[in-house]
Amino acid sequence: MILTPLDLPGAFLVEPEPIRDDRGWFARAFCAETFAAHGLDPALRQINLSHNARAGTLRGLHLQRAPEAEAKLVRCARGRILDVIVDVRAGSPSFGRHVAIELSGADHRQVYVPRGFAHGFQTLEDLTDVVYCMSTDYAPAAQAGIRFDDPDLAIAWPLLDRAIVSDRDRAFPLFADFAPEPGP
Ligand SMILES: Cc1cn([C@H]2C[C@H](O)[C@@H](COP(=O)(O)OP(=O)(O)O[C@H]3O[C@@H](C)C(=O)[C@@H](O)[C@H]3O)O2)c(=O)[nH]c1=O
Repeated sequence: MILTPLDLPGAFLVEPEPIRDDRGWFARAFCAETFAAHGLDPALRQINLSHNARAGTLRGLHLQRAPEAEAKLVRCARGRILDVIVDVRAGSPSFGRHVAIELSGADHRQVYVPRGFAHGFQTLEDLTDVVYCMSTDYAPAAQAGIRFDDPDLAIAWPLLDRAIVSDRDRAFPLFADFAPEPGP
């Protein structure tokens, strides 16, 4: 697998390194040893599936607060998404900045989201499945979020005019009212 640092310190694009033959190809999607060697969290506690019926479905921006903070490895198994990560670590040089990356069932790319980042995505096609690995157990009391359409974050969601969003996500605070996570 090829790990390329993203513009936010600690975040990576993870691409497969296919070994091809007549049948197709083989590649690792996750490797604890490689992750640890590059300073990524190699823990794997849970794998989540997110099925999304309609294009425009927007989930986020979510995180689990410290000490239950979680790293995530996100991929799109079917369809297409815009995946967004936001650095919300107090004192981080990239505090409040985000990166948006398109992922698809065809490109097999993944985004590694470190602890202390908020995460969300919007589906760009109907019938889109997202699969993500979590480093930490689900802790409902530690769940937190930030408004997806926060004016300071200014995320350019591609289908904002037809966003399908849960009531919970619409009720999250603005970034200005959000208590940051511990620094890196
Ligand atoms: C995340 C999670 C949710 N649930 C339950 C809570 C709720 O009844 C139902 C749906 O949960 P949510 O509405 O929070 O699902 P969703 O809005 O898809 O939440 C996810 O969004 C993306 C962007 C992330 O980054 C994930 O970490 C996660 O926060 O599933 C679990 O039982 N275990 C879990 O690990």
